[in-house]
Formats: sequence, structure tokens, C-alpha cells
Amino acid sequence: MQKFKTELDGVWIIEPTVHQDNRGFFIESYSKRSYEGLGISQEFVQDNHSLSKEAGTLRGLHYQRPPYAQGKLVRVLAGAIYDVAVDIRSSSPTFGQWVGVILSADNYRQLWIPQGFAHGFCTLVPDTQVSYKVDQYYNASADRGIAWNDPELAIPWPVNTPLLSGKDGAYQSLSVIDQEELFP
Ligand SMILES: Cc1cn([C@H]2C[C@H](O)[C@@H](COP(=O)(O)OP(=O)(O)O[C@H]3O[C@@H](C)C(=O)[C@@H](O)[C@H]3O)O2)c(=O)[nH]c1=O
Repeated sequence: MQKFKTELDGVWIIEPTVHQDNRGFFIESYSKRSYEGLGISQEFVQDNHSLSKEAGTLRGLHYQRPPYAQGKLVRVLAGAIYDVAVDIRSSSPTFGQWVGVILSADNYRQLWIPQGFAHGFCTLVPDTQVSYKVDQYYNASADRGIAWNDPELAIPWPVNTPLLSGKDGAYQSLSVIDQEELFP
């Protein structure tokens, strides 16, 4: 298992060791001791799993406001996504910057996104299934979002007219969100 830095402090790409044989493959998709060895020692309290039927489905950009902020360990079980983490730590020198990484069932890559980031992804192929562990429970009243097409973020999503939920079509740009709603 290896981890690779991204442009944003705290966000890591993880590549598990893949054991291939004549039947297929085997990976440890999470192991407390191995991830602690990589510096990811959060306790995960919830696992999430979503299916997006169409290519070009965009979910995001989502976060939970403090004190309910979530760290997320994201991977793809089927298909592929362009996965994005946006730094929303008000005191961060990289506030408002983002990283985008392709995660797929074929590359086995995972993205570790700690608390203090908004997260979103766009599917690259039909029937994409995404799974992620989170270190805080879901809290509907703390659920927040940033416009996927915020012109200041200018994220190069793979499609111009993604399939969105009603909620995701209505979020505002990061620059107009109150600092107390973000991460310290
Ligand atoms: C996120 C979440 C949603 N729900 C419910 C609320 C709603 O009825 C339904 C669908 O929720 P959403 O539309 O928010 O699902 P979705 O757009 O897939 O939201 C997810 O997007 C990605 C990018 C993330 O990073 C996640 O943390 C989460 O915000 O599921 C839960 O019960 N538990 C949860 O943890």
C-alpha cells in the first residue's frame, strides 16, 4: 500500500496492494493498522455507498458544517469518477483551492479527504458505484453545499450539463458563504 501527496495539505491518494490471480483480485480496502501507518487514524463511524446510473452525474460539492464536519475515504467499486476536494478551512493558505483525481474500479485508487474540505464527484461511465467511509455521522441539519459550477473555483468537470439533484442545482458560490458555516 502506498500513499501519494496531492497539491493540498492533508489530502492523499492511496493505492492499496492489489493481489491478482487466476480468479480475479484481492485488496484490503481498509485496515485500521495499515491506515494508521499512513497517518490516517480517524475512527470511521459510517460507510456510504451510492449508485449513479448515468455518466455525467454530479454529486456535490458537499460538506457538513462544524461541529459535524466529516473526513471521507472514497473509492470506486464499479465505473469511474472525477473526484474533487475543495479546501474550505478558513485559516488555510490554500483556502478555495481544489484537487481533482480520477478514481476507478480499474485503478483501485482511494482519496483521503480530511475534515475541512467540500467533496464532489462526476461519474465518467454509466452505473458507477462509489463507496466511502466517514468519521462523523450524517447530520441532515448540518448538510451544506457549494455550487458545483462556482466560477471562482472553475473546476474542469468532464461535462458541461451534468445530471444533478435539485439540492445540488441550488447551492451558492463559496465566496458568499458565511465563514461560520465553513471550517475554522
Ligand atoms: C449523505 C447521506 C444522505 N442520506 C439521505 C438523505 C437523502 O434522502 C438521500 C440522498 O442524499 P444526498 O442527495 O445528499 O446524497 P449525495 O448527493 O450522494 O450526497 C453525498 O455526496 C457526496 C459527494 C458526499 O461527499 C457525501 O458526503 C454526500 O454528501 O440519502 C442519508 O440518509 N445519510 C447520509 O449520510
